[in-house]
Amino acid sequence: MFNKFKEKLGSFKKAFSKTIDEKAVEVEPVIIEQVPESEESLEEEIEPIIEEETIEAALEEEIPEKGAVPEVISHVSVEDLKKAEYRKKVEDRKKAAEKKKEEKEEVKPVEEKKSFFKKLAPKVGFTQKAKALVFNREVYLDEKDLEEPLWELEMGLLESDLAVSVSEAIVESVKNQLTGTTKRIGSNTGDIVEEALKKAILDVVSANTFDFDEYVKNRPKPVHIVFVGINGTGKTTSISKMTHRLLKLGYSVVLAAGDTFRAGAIDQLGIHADRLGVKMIKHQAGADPAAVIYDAVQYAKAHNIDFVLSDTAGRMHTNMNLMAQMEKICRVSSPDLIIFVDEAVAGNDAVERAAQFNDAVPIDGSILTKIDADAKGGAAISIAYITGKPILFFGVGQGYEDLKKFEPEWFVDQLFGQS
Ligand SMILES: Nc1nc2c(ncn2[C@@H]2O[C@H](COP(=O)(O)OP(=O)(O)OP(=O)(O)O)[C@@H](O)[C@H]2O)c(=O)[nH]1
Repeated sequence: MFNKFKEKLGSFKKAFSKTIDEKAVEVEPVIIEQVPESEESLEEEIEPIIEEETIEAALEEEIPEKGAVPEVISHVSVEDLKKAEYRKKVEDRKKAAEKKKEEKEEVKPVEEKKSFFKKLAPKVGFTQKAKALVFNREVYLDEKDLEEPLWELEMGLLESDLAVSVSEAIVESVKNQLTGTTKRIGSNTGDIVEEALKKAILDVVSANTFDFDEYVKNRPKPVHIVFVGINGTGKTTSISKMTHRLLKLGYSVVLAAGDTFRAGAIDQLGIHADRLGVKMIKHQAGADPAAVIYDAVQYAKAHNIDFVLSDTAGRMHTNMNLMAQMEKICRVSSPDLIIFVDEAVAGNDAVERAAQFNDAVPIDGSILTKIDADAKGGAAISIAYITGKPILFFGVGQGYEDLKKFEPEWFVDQLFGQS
């Protein structure tokens, strides 16, 4: 999910890591807490913890001259380690390793370094050395240091379909988080930037969120929800998914076939109503949608139905007549919620449309569909920010179950996660 977003942010992370590596200074060496008492325990303690990554880090360093004591020794606490004994073991093992290496046939330079460290490093306390190398660095960044990486970030965000104002807000937040304070660097310099970016995005998408379930639970029944948006974005499908969800929660639902404009729209909703076992109120094709919706609300009131979900015709936000009609539908039926539905893959277009629909009615929140079609993520971040109204649900497929309640933390995890 959101693979393009992850891809776009790669160059920012790279630029940022480079800046950190250039500016970071080493601070006090690590204090080693646990030292193996015997040769056997030394083996046990250290051997299993060699990781490719730490070996790569060590490869940046020169292989010590033959006979020289590896630099790590200078970081090791003498008192705790019984240094003399330890150093001797190190020397012996190093000699043995070098002897073995000489006996081997010719190997490529990198392989040679790797095998050297694989054999030697563990025996000189490689894990401790890695800690001294990576955990004991600090960096202080000022605005100038971040100019280039932040430029990369802004480009990455814009290419991920974030609206300009949202990208700027996120860049500003990342800048404020990273400049002017001394940061300790962990094993991965990219972590610092990822944390800052996650927080910036989380702040944006968490603004104005509200709990849909809590909200509808506490509303007088019937709760009336109207779905609006342009053609083909997934309104009808989202209504059927929402119906399924509400039925599962124990509510009763009636549908209003308010899309009297598109041929086949009434039948399409009718099929879902039959499958889900709910009543659908309909008029003839071409009838006044406000009248259909009015009837559905009356039906719900008369039959103690908990929810009325009203479909409406898809309309372009640029079509003034249809937008005026939608405004009338919403005014006459005074719904509890007006939900804007658009597809996440539409990127900036979806953001623009959300803003226009919000101006016209206004909307109470959005459902973003087709998240499963590898959306870039920008629309989801931008729509909430631009409209000031929350994302309520994601459509993540075509089945009834494929409606995911929007949770900011879950969303940010998806943006940065492995999936
Ligand atoms: N992959 C995927 N497809 C979806 C999702 N939501 C809807 N669709 C598909 O998008 C297409 C259009 O969905 P509809 O529900 O008919 O869209 P609509 O907004 O009601 O369309 P109009 O009635 O023309 O306004 C259908 O093929 C749906 O199956 C989703 O979350 N993921």
